[in-house]
Amino acid sequence: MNILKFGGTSVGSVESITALLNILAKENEQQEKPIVVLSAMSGVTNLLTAMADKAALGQDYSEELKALEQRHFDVIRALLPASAQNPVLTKLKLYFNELEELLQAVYNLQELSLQAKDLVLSYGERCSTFMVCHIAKQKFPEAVFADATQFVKTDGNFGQAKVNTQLTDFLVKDFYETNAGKMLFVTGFIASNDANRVTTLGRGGSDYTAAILGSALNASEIQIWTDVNGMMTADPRMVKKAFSLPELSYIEAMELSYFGAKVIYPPTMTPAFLKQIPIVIKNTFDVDFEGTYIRHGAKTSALPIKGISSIDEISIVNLAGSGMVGKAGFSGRLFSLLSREQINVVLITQSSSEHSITFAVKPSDAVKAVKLISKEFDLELQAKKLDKPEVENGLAVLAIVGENMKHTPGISGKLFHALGRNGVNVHAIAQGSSEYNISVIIAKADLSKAVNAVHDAFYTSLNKTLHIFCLGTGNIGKTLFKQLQIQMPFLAKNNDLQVKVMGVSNTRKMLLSPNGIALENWEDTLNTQGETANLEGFIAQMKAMNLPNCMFVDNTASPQPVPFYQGVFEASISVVTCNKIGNSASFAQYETFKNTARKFGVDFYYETNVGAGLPIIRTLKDLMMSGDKIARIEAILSGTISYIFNHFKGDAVFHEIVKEAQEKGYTEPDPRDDLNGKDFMRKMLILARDAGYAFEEADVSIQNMLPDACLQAPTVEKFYKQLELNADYFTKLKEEAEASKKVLRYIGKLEDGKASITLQMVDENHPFYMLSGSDNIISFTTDRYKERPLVVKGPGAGAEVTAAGVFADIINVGALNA
Ligand SMILES: NC(=O)C1=CN([C@@H]2O[C@H](COP(=O)(O)OP(=O)(O)OC[C@H]3O[C@@H](n4cnc5c(N)ncnc54)[C@H](O)[C@@H]3O)[C@@H](O)[C@H]2O)C=CC1
Ligand SMILES: N[C@@H](CC=O)C(=O)O
Ligand code: NA
Repeated sequence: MNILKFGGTSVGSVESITALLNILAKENEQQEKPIVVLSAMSGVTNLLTAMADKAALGQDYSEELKALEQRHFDVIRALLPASAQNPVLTKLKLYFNELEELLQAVYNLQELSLQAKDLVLSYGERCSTFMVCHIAKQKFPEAVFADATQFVKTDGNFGQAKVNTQLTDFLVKDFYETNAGKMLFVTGFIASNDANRVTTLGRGGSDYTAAILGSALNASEIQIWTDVNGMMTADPRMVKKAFSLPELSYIEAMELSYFGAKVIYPPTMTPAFLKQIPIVIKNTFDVDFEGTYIRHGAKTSALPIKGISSIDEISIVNLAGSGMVGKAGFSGRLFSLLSREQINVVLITQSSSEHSITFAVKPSDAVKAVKLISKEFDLELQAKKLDKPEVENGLAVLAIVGENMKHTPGISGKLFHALGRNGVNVHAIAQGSSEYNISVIIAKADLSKAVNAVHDAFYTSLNKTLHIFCLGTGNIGKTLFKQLQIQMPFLAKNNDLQVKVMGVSNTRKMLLSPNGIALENWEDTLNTQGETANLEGFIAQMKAMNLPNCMFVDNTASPQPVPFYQGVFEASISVVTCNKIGNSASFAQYETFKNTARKFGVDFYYETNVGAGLPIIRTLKDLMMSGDKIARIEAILSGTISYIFNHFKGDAVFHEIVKEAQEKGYTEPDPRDDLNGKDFMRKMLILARDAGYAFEEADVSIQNMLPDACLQAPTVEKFYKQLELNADYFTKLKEEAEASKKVLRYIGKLEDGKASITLQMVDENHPFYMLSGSDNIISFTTDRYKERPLVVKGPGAGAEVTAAGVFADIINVGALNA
């Protein structure tokens, strides 16, 4: 025989009751009739509580009472033929009259005892169960209404009564046998004490009723019908990627539901566990969902954790002082005090020195706990053996749960890595001695980010999401979006990775979207839905979204974003940039960026600052980290100038080739920055700094290759004009080189603590002779690469290769987040 328990939403409306009847029709095909346990209609228990509170305060509650009655009557009229309505309406009317008298008594006394409250609440289950039972009778004539106060017996702890299992088992069996062959509709949640006063089993107690009956009658299965797809890996309102768990052990289900997953009431597990009766959580509104099974011998999946649960409102109380050291009875006294006063302690941590104890409670209990402690430990406080208890508010608990954790090393490492990378500060940690659960206390504001980050870290078979906020939609920014769009399906399939653009801005417009911006039509969306660009606002909104695996991508050529980097790092957001201005301003700033990123556990990636997508920064970093010593760096690092010299041959005209380089996307937005050596200087400066030199701009000497008039051109247009006017100067340079069978090369060098950029003519024996297109080349001569240097060569400018370099940086930051 199966027990089927339906929650409030399943009896909350005409539609849901119709769905319930269909489920019962199917169940009725089984050999034995099921037992049906029902909750009050959704929202009714809260409403009854509110009415009772109002009555106790001498306030009017009659409107609510009328509405409540009406809600039940409407259902009866909708689901029963007129001829069958009367007896049901009459019985419910009696219930409502009793309830009204009771509330009137509370009103008169202006006092609401726990006992009276339990009685008030009992009408929720009584009304719903009686009503549904009689509606069901139309289809199942053997339906019988059963008030659980007849056979579920408890102590007199009103509000949260404890079940007398032996007596209850006996009475339940007796009732069941007396009603053999019937389909019983039992009120959930309510019971009675020895004196036959109505008690309740605590919020969510209908689940418990189902388990008590299941255990007494050795049911084959306890089905909990609710409005969600079973237990999930995390709260689906918080984690979009959360998915339903097919199977759990009782302990896992207990741990998960204890911390937040409100799908099942935790005490339900005990009777089922003791009798090894499977519990299955099903969805009334999605009957095709197979359900989450909670049972013995549940398969431990390959995943090390089953789920992540959380409580979003918690306070912690810190107790410290020498009075605790070695005092065996201290924590006993403390926690029995709290339990006596019905303060539910969610989690406890104690330092190994026994010098401090931290425990977590509901915020409303924190002040009460401090008062109680101050009273109980008055002597210790006066003698300064105990410090004044401290309360921290605005906190949340995140817990990872799974039986498999015990056998898998590195679980807590993974948890703390995910939290640390995302700038989530941990206030307290507790690991259940069972190792089924690791709980951390964090700021409430970080909870959603933390749960998502941890979910991404553990469920690696799901696509991990990188959230990016991009500045700049020019040459590079645009190309990056195109590449991302094309590559996305591949990344999802082969790398379990999803890159979501959450925000984008150029100088005109900005747009941030909590759902991400679709890349197929980002430009239209930005133009039509974007607001006026405002860098400060963009950054503030990005921080406020507080997303996991978050990156700020600066694809501008502007100094404006740079002062914001610091605050971005401090918000634990990594920075990826092709903009060289940040790293080539003052050394102090460069150093601060590096230190801040390190301090906040995030990355600062700028591979494209030197040689576009070519692996130059990375190579230098690898050499340095592995202890190699850089003796000399020689390099051609201006793609633009390289292109010009590679094409300035024969009859070619200098300024036309410069134009070509600009059109091909090799130049800086302002091509004067390339030709006057500034862009190259920035690259040399960044390389020198990464190689360990505290260089400033003036430490890189530049041999200028332009006539003064070109250098001083006030606009780009006038610059081109000057290049044209100085055609002879460039032609002469070219002819001189050609006459000696040489080529022109603009070469940077870093050696003996000196950096320079010079215009040279090199012959065919020079390693930099053979170049084409926008090629960059760099040779590192080091302790280990002494005889023959390590050389990196290839296209060093252009939108495709640069955007690809930015893309790779994004992926690399993401990989470290794993
Ligand atoms: N072209 C190349 O081969 C390489 C370029 N780079 C770097 O890439 C960066 C971008 O270059 P391009 O895309 O060619 O420039 P671009 O001029 O085509 O685009 C710059 C974009 O930045 C936006 N922008 C500027 N200031 C802004 C602000 N304060 N807030 C928001 N948006 C702002 C502009 O609206 C524009 O969308 C430059 O820093 C350049 O040095 C790096 C390596 C190679
Ligand atoms: N304008 C630059 C592009 C790369 O940084 C160049 O020409 O090298
Ligand atoms: Na590079």
